[in-house]
Amino acid sequence: MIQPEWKTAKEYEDITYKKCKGVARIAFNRPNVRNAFRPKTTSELYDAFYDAGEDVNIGVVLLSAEGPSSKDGVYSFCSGGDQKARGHQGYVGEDGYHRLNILEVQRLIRFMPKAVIAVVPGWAVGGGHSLHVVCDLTLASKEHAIFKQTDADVTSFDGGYGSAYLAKMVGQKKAREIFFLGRNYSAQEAYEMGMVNAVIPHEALESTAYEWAQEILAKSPTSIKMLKFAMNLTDDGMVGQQVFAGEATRLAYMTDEAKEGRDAFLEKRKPNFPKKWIP
Ligand SMILES: CC(C)(COP(=O)(O)OP(=O)(O)OC[C@H]1O[C@@H](n2cnc3c(N)ncnc32)[C@H](O)[C@@H]1OP(=O)(O)O)[C@@H](O)C(=O)NCCC(=O)NCCSC(=O)c1cc(O)c2ccccc2c1O
Repeated sequence: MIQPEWKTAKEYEDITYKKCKGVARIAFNRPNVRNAFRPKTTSELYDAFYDAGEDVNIGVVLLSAEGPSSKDGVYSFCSGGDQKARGHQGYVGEDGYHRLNILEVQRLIRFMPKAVIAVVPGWAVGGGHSLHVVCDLTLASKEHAIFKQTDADVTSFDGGYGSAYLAKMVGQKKAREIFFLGRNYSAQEAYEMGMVNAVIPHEALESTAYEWAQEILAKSPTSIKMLKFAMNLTDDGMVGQQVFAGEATRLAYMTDEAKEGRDAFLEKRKPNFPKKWIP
């Protein structure tokens, strides 16, 4: 088992953020409330994910959780929005404004040009469940992971990736069962449904996630990025096309043809493109 030498990248209150050899680890750190997120948590997540996305030395991000709870020893990934921070229009931040900004975090995960792995050591519930769904891969603790959707218990509904994309993953009937009944599912059941990549003995969960990350890091960064965006494309409509096409434009910029187009403009002359219409 590899034991990565994590180095703290930035100190936060509600999350931890570490890096080691091309891997970033962002972890919920409110284990006594099952890692529920409040607006401060989502702002911190956004900040850390943005940093990991911008850091050219980072190729894979692990979204994990600290724990267990010091109150009862229970492990959790995330239990969704902190119901104590919930006002009439959303979750109330320190500035008094109501927010639903976990969706911005979801979009960062979805559109970042790097693989994001959900590392689920315990409860993945409500908005926490949706977060694992939006990650590229999910690894779950054999002994402690429990998947559950409570949105319909608390008058909430993640109508985007949390539900509609989940349905693409596990099938329409199963997704409706998950949301309409709100039952508990073990890591093995989640694996059999197709929403978990591997069920890992709890003790080896973090090191396995790091090993998976290292395997991905050995691949071509351009391939990983383009494959992620290609697989996103059909579900993300025009935004998916925009993200994929943006990267295609970047590749086009790297050609001699593009250099000639730019130089001709700057030199105020007609471009002399290499006349090769490669089939
Ligand atoms: C997660 C549980 C199933 C665990 O049950 P268990 O019996 O093990 O633990 P307890 O219930 O005793 O909890 C221990 C302790 O933690 C506190 N806690 C747990 N979850 C939360 C929470 N989400 N918010 C606040 N506090 C929480 C609990 O009160 C206990 O505290 P003590 O002081 O008593 O020790 C179970 O805890 C559970 O069902 N939790 C609630 C799950 C839930 O309903 N989450 C919200 C779903 S909605 C959501 O997440 C959401 C957020 C968004 O921002 C959205 C935005 C846009 C669209 C959709 C969104 C969305 O769906």
